[in-house]
Amino acid sequence: MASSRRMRAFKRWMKYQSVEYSDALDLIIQQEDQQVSVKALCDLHEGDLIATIPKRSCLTVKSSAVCHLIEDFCLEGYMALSVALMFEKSLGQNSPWYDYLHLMPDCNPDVPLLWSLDEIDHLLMGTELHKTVKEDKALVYDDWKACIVPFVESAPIELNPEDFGVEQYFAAKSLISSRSFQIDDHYGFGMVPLADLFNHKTNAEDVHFTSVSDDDTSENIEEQVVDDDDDDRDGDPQNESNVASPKSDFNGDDDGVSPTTEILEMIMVRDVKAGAEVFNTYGSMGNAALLHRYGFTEPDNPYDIINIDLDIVLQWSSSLFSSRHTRTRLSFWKSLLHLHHPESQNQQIEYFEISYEGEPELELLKLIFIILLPEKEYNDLYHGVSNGQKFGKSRIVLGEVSETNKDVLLTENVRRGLLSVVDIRERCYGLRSMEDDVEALRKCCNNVLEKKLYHSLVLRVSERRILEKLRGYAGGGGGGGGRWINNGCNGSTMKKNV
Ligand SMILES: C[S@@+](CC[C@H](N)C(=O)[O-])C[C@H]1O[C@@H](n2cnc3c(N)ncnc32)[C@H](O)[C@@H]1O
Repeated sequence: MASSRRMRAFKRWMKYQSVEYSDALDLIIQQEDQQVSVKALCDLHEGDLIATIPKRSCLTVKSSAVCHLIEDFCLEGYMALSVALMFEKSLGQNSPWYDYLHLMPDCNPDVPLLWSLDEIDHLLMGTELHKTVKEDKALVYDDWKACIVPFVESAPIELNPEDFGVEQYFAAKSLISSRSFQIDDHYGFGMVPLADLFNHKTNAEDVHFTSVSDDDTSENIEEQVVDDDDDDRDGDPQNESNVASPKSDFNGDDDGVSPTTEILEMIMVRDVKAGAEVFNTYGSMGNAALLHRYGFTEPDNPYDIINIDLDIVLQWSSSLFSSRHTRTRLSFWKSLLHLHHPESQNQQIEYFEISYEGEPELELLKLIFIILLPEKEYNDLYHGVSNGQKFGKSRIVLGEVSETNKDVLLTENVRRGLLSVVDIRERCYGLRSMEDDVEALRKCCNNVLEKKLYHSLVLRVSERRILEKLRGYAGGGGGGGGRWINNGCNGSTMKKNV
């Protein structure tokens, strides 16, 4: 079978590259979807060293044969690694990584960056990823046009434009986002053979990936390089002193560091029984981040969150009050924010986070509270703040309230306001109700054909469950509030303030 041949060739390649791994590991390719996973052939124990990977066997910008071209052209970050990857692929069997690349899929089709616009609109509507992925697609295309095309055209060696086409670039980006690791300061980030065959499990990983240096110090590599938003425009500038000279093969190095003695280690951090899969962790991420970067989700992911856009709060406010009212209250909320958090002066707040438990960020409650303040209360508060007075009920509440006692802001009106904001957010998911989604998820299988549907449904359902919890919080589950129902702005009525 072709896949077992590729696996055998990869194993021979690892031997040649001095990538060593325990006999107790079984590298398995599933015929159905060609996904690789790692299983324990016998019991593994915490502390067992199960693999060592020389850093020079990793495919990075530094180790690629086009390192000097990439650096001369000042490509950085994801763009630089994509070029290195596309170049090595273009070499076919002449690439030192051929057998490794041959085992790797051509792209990761599960990563939404590779979904069609129709799929994105249909499957991700309303979710945290809908807008982001559409923007990603446009940005990645722009990067290709603005940087990759000129790179290929001006390269001093002949490069076949077909190997660096837009499809190849998107494919490389999907692989890098889902399979790259930060290695160290010298190599930066790159593709790490063997380590990238382990699947992820949230909060229950079995293995840790560690960098061991010459001086015997070790550093835990907790996460893969995951920040897909960190596109090359804002990547770290190259450290001049750390730039290796051009290399034509991947064995040599001449920047004073001796990577030949540097290895990456994989060490068990818990016992695993024979026959069980051995999992790594890609970090603590909610389902939106997992789907965005890796193309999968996990049911009941405790790192899930949902964001409520500021625009939604403003939309709700405008449905009750004049646009002038909304504008002045918004600008007052911003000035209070800057007063209490001077570090926020240069930050643009565009959304509010709702935790897995359905708890809104304090600032969302403050904003709703301020929008709903009756005119007199608001004027007192406004003048109190302007004059630097240290009294005034609302001022005291807004000044002293914190994440731990934010429930004091939950007046009846704020609760109602919050519920209306949730209604607007919920409408972003379109006509299909939560029950429809749960039912569709129940019927859908996480198989090759339905992967996109399955993971997008898990994302929709996880997000909507958080909105349900937020409803519970707003409806009374949040406790507190009594103090301000009696003393504060409870008397205000929600009517259009025109
Ligand atoms: C670093 S690779 C892991 C090895 C991969 N299975 C392979 O075939 O080479 C990361 C990719 O594996 C898949 N993956 C990893 N953990 C997973 C999980 N818990 N559930 C579903 N897919 C997972 C996703 O496609 C992800 O983008």
